[in-house]
Amino acid sequence: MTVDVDFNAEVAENWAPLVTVDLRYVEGDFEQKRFDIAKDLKEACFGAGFFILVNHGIDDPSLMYSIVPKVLSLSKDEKLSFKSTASVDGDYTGYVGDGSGNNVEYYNVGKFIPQFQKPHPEVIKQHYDEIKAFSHECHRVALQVKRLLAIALEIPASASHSSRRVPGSPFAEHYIEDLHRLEDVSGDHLRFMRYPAVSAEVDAQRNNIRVPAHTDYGSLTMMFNPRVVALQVLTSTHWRFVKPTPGALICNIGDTLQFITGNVLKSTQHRVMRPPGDLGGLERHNLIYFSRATDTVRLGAVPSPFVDETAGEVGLTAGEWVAKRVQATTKRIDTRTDEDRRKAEAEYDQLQRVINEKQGYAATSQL
Ligand SMILES: O=C(O)CCC(=O)C(=O)O
Ligand SMILES: [Fe+2]
Repeated sequence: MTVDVDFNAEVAENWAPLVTVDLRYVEGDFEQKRFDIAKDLKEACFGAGFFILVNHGIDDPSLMYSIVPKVLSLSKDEKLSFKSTASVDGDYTGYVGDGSGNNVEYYNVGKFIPQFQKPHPEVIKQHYDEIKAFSHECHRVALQVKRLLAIALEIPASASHSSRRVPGSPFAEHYIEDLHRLEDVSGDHLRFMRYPAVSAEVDAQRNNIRVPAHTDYGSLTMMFNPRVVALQVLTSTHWRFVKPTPGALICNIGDTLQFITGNVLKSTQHRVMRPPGDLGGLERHNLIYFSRATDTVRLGAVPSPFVDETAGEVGLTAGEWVAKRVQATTKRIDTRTDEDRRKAEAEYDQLQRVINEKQGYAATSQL
């Protein structure tokens, strides 16, 4: 898909001001470099909660992007036969949408561990090994970001198990990484996402909002630079579009990291709009990796001079929080009656409010 990017001047002047984090020297024997990168990340995550990640080393995502229209152009019956059971049990893997092709829809591929082994459509099976390798690359980069976050948060080396100490480092660099092990049960998934082309009239009826304001539920979200502009980030009281950066990942912090840092890392609200200007009539695709903490991780504070020890505790595990939010999200799609829809909306809003209020936003609907 090639898109002539033609933004109107108003959009171009109001891009969200996001920090770029460059991972070029993150690996190897570059402790000082690593600390410098962590400084950039700190500025981004203590502030906007969103950042642009470059030199991440993940292969070109073209093959993965080519799966989006294939898996989401299956027949309604076929898509619904792979429907996620999220509204019942919080398992987000599989197809999410109404099957019609007229609304936002996605296919989530979960972790490659027995708990998430499921039947898949032919096109996913055909590329299964590539999807697995790609997802593992995403997981590896997500861990690099978490190592940098542990440095940014100055988690003291004394908090490490001895086998995980980094010689000479004053910080427990692997502390947050270790809450996200590849082999553990968690809701990590790679998402193939499609926004169908919608007429200006239909979009106008919902104030041009295609995905309402929300925060993400897990730890870190990494988007493979969707080319069609539509994502907006809330920066103080202004919604601003995110400018595409070829080859980069658009990343944001999720609720889990906000909880375990007592709101120091920001799970920032964002939403998806009708693309501006000439882009409005285009179908939009997105490829997203959602990184999540191991289900059993408690949402308590990490040791850090920046974190109030008592702030994070909400009496839930990361898995319980994510499952609640995923259930509330998908129930809104699955409800049949107006009454059920109202209930589902209320449940969803109540959970979203927990996060917003910790950042001083009373309610999303007030924005
Ligand atoms: O498509 C996008 O740009 C953002 C999607 C999103 O926010 C989400 O799936 O959580
Ligand atoms: Fe999101």
